[in-house]
Formats: sequence, C-alpha cells, structure tokens
Amino acid sequence: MRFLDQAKIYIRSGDGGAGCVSFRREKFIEFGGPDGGDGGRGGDVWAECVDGLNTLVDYRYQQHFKAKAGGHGMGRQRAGGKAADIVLKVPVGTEILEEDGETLVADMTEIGQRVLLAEGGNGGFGNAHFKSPTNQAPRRANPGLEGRERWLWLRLKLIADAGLVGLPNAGKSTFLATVTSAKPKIADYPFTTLHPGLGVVRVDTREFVLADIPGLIEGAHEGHGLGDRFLGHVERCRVLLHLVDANEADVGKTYKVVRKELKLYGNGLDEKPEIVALSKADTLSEEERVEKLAALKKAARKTPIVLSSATRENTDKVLKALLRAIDNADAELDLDVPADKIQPWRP
Ligand SMILES: Nc1nc2c(ncn2[C@@H]2O[C@H](COP(=O)(O)OP(=O)(O)OP(=O)(O)O)[C@@H](O)[C@H]2O)c(=O)[nH]1
Ligand SMILES: [Mg+2]
Repeated sequence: MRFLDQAKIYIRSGDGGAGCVSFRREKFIEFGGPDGGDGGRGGDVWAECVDGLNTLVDYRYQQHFKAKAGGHGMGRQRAGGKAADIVLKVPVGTEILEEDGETLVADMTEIGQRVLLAEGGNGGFGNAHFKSPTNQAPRRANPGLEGRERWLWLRLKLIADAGLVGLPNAGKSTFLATVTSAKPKIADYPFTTLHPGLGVVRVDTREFVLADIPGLIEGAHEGHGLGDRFLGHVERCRVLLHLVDANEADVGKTYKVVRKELKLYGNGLDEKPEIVALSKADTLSEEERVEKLAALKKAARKTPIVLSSATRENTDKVLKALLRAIDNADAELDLDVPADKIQPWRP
C-alpha cells in the first residue's frame, strides 16, 4: 500500500446563472410587465471530513474540481436552478492549505466537519427585479457573478497505531514487509523510503496499523535529509518502534541522534511510548550481541529487543510489545473523560 501524504488540487465554484429579460405575453393583456426570472446560484465547493478514509490517494487520479454554473433565469418569473455543490471527501487529519503551502485554510479534525472552500457565484437578477414606478418596462438584467477559483494543498499527517523510527537504512521497511503484507521498497542505501507507508499487522485475533516512516537524520527537525515533514507523521502515531541497526559502530550514539530529533521537533514526540529494538541481529556474533545490547540498553535506559527481520528472530515479540503499548496508550486516553461526565467529588 503506497501512502500519499499530499496533493495539490484546483477547485472552481460555479458561476451564477444570468438573470432574464422577458415580458409577460398573454391574450387580452396589452402591456404585460417584466417577468424575467433570476439566475440560479453556481455550485459551491466544500471539503468534508469522512470516516473510513486513510489516504489522499484519490486526489492522485483527479486534481480538478469544477462545480457547474447556475441555471439562467427564464420568462414567467422562473428562476434558474441552483447548481449542485461539489463535496471533496478527506480523511481525518487533513490540513487544507493555500497554494503557498503554508497558510492554513482549514484543519479537518472531526468526522462530519465541513468547510466551504469556494462559494458559488450568485445568480443575476432578472428584469422583474428592476421594475420601478418610473421604469415599468426595464430591459435590464444582471449576469450572474463568477465563481471563484483557487489552488489548494491537501496534506495528511499519517494516523497509525505504531510508527517505525530510526536512521536511514536501519531496516524499517524490511520490518514492515516482514510483518505485514505491505511491499515497501527496500535497498541497501539510505533514504530508500521517500513516502510513509502503512501496513496492517495481525497478532492473534488483533490488528493494528504500522507506519513505515522515512529515515531521520541529525538536523531532521530543521529540514535536513528528507526534512521535518515526516516528523509530522510521527505525531500521529500512538507508539513508536525505534530500530537501531546493530551494524552501527556506536549503537548508543545512534539511538540518541534519533531521540534528539524527536525531542527538538517538539509536539510531544519524545513522550510517546517507545519500544527499542536492535535490528539486523543476525549479522552479529555472540560476543557482539552481548556488547551491542549492553550499549543500547545503557543509552535507552530500557531493555531493547534483539531483532532480525531476516531470520524473524523476535519479530513476534516486538509485535506483542507494540500491541501492549498501544493498549496502554488507549487506556490512558480513556482517562480523558469529558468534564460533564465526571462525578462531582463529595467529602
Ligand atoms: N541481515 C539483515 N539485513 C537486513 C535486515 N533488515 C534489513 N536489512 C537490510 O538493510 C538494508 C536497509 O533496509 P531497509 O528496510 O530499506 O531500511 P530502512 O530503514 O527502511 O531505510 P530508509 O528507507 O532509507 O530509511 C537492506 O539492504 C535490507 O536488506 C535484517 O534483519 N538482517
Ligand atoms: Mg525504508
């Protein structure tokens, strides 16, 4: 499953329909008054936050959205019809930005949330509107107002239960490919993964979503490497799986580089529950294993899991640890009971 985190779209609301110039014509009525109807409103373009969407992938196939124009007014006071609105469905967590990619238009955070992105043009008045004591037969009608066009960015921060972090080449994508049916690109060089990817992990009867995130390097929080864009994705993961390549000369230092980036980025990234694993353990001798594990344990101040995607050593153990951490994170969230549901305290 490929995961698109942003899309640029063009939207245009519909023009208003034109007002109509018309006069009443009926048998035995010599000077029928003006009866030109108003034009209908052009269609609006809305964004709506919906359930069940995880990606912006649909916007890769279609980027242009134009609402239709309102109907023109007609004789006998008939108004033109209002054109249908266009509703762009987006997943929870989508940010809508101006063309500059920086100015926030809307943050779509709740299912059902709707935002008007471009209002349809108003229909023009028909000549019936311009009748006055001094002008009983106006030949005037307004054209409809034009619709509005704009370019926008849709940007989605990943929402996943667990996210993979680590330096480039740590074995993150390989792990995702080993434990899910996802097929990320894997290669023996840094920055293989350019977009976050998602996979669904099954542990016994349970499922959770694991996100593969491009590698982080020193300075990532200020845009180095693939930049801080991906740290934004980490924000939406409830727990982290931090992989440290066992082939690194100094695994403790490697661990700390990534931790530092998480901390400097802010937004609580370094407070997320973290499982630490020493990856590619199959490449180590018995001695190295003990030594590297001790070094990583010292830096992380918790016991890392020795992991190999190649031999599947401890892959299950890692998944179970992640599931436990996710469940604990859920339990913590449940403590956030809305104020009106809290029982008043009585001495
Ligand atoms: N021996 C061994 N090699 C591994 C293991 N896991 C990954 N590798 C190799 O390590 C290299 C990098 O793996 P990736 O999964 O692409 O690493 P990554 O962390 O996703 O890298 P980026 O996407 O660049 O951040 C590849 O050549 C993999 O075959 C493992 O468990 N054992
Ligand atoms: Mg990768």
